[in-house]
Amino acid sequence: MQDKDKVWIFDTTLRDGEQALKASLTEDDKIQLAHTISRLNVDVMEVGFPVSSPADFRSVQRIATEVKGPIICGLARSVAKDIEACGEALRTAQQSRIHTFIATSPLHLEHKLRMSLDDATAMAVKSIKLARNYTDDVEFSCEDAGRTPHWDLCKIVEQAINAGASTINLPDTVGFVTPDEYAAMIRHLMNNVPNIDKARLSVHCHNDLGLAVANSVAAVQAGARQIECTINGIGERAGNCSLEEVAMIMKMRKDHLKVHTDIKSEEIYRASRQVAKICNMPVQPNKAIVGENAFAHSSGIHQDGVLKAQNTYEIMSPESVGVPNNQLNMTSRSGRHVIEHRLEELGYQKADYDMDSLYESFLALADQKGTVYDYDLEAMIYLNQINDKDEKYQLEFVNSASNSQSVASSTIGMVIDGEVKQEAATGNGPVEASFAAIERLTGMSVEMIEYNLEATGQGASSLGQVNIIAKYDGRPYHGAGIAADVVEASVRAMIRVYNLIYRAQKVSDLKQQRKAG
Ligand SMILES: CC(=O)SCCNC(=O)CCNC(=O)[C@H](O)C(C)(C)COP(=O)(O)OP(=O)(O)OC[C@H]1O[C@@H](n2cnc3c(N)ncnc32)[C@H](O)[C@@H]1OP(=O)(O)O
Ligand SMILES: CC(C)C(=O)C(=O)O
Ligand SMILES: [Mg+2]
Repeated sequence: MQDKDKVWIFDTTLRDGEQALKASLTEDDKIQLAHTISRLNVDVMEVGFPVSSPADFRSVQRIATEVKGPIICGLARSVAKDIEACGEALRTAQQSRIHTFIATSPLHLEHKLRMSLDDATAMAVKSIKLARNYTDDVEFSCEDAGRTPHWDLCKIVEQAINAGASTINLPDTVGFVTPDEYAAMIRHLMNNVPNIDKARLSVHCHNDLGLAVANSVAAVQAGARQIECTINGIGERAGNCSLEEVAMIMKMRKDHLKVHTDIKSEEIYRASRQVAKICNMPVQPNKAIVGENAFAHSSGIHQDGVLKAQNTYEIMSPESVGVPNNQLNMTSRSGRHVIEHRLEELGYQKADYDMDSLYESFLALADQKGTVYDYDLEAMIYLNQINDKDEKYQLEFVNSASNSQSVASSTIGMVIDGEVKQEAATGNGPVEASFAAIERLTGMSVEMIEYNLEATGQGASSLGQVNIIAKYDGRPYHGAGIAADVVEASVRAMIRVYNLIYRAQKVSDLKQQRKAG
């Protein structure tokens, strides 16, 4: 029996999402992502446009052979050679779908296709019939449905269903419509296409006005039962409806919407990170569900609330979308409760410090550097003040050399405890060589967790800003450096890390002494 409250999730990350990338995905990238997407338990995954290039044909073919679970779908224009290529590429799939489309809006018909609606309808019908020779599962889309008169849509959709399409998709291709208009369009088709009960109604929304998710939800409320979407919302121009957002809306607001999906929400974060990395499309920090800040609390009142009851400021748990834990960032907007909580987690009791004076130092440091880390908190307890001026390690000079034909080398001069010392080393590049020289000078080696280089300023005169997270003895340390030369910026950031490690060691010694005494 059909579950009338289930909304099918049709993932098009590897088709519409891929269209928007600066560099196409390789066959291996696509296979890796296809496995990840199938772990989300999507119902359908559209994985390419087989006629578009031999490489896309091959990757659709490989995914059809290797990835089990969801229906594997390919896109084709209403053109015989596209449909034949699609049918052939999908031949080995356990379950396959051919998705064919033609534009229906007056604007696209007149200026792009240069044909009448009747001609487009005839092409669609012919293509759907051809596609049915390859599979029983054929989807038909009216491209730019959002700008197509409703009665025109009714005409072509009725014929598409008669020709054998079992899914009818009504895309808002250019992200133009508003939620109420889109819902009205869905209702119009449901009420006026005589054979509409023979097809599943699908929606495919673009985000040009930031309405892709809202429009998809409105369409579901009006009766649509498939949403086409992409992980992280990637796709043409401003992107597509975001999979993680609609999936969580349906999960969190089931009480109101009365529908559900089969998405395994715990897989969302992993999938998002992998798409961002492989597609080289970073996720904005404040992005709903998967952004770095989606479960981070930075202000004292919120942090206090979350510590008392998580749901005061979290409508879903981080674990429900696969994020390991929430984050309480310590900034100058934080209050005493979160500091006390963090110190308790680090094993301190109230008697170990004086909160009023600690809070004063905390605010001064937070105003100066933004985020305060665990090692800063501990240093505030054990050292009267944190003074960057008398740091153990100071940079004297960087002298690096690199060219495209030989290994890079670097000599670093540093003042260590008042004495100038220098060391040289080689590496794959000047930054690696410089880090190796610093390691020799300090006698300590760190594990690099993150290295980030950004240009600040404009054009060729911009400065290089380097942010590093490096681990020593199991604890992460954060260093930043800025300079006109990116190697020098990297060296400054790394020296900052070594100074923090030194300070943490001093704190640890004082801790031992206090314990012993
Ligand atoms: C809304 C969307 O996202 S649609 C999907 C968009 N994705 C892509 O375009 C990626 C894959 N595309 C491609 O690789 C190429 O565009 C191809 C292989 C499909 C076609 O390449 P070309 O033959 O060189 O044509 P080109 O892309 O320049 O122009 C598109 C042609 O298809 C026609 N066309 C566009 N949509 C359709 C359609 N649904 N059905 C039939 N013909 C169509 C256009 O009118 C134009 O025809 P013309 O050459 O007679 O003017
Ligand atoms: C091919 C169709 C479904 C599309 O991507 C669109 O109209 O945006
Ligand atoms: Mg699209």
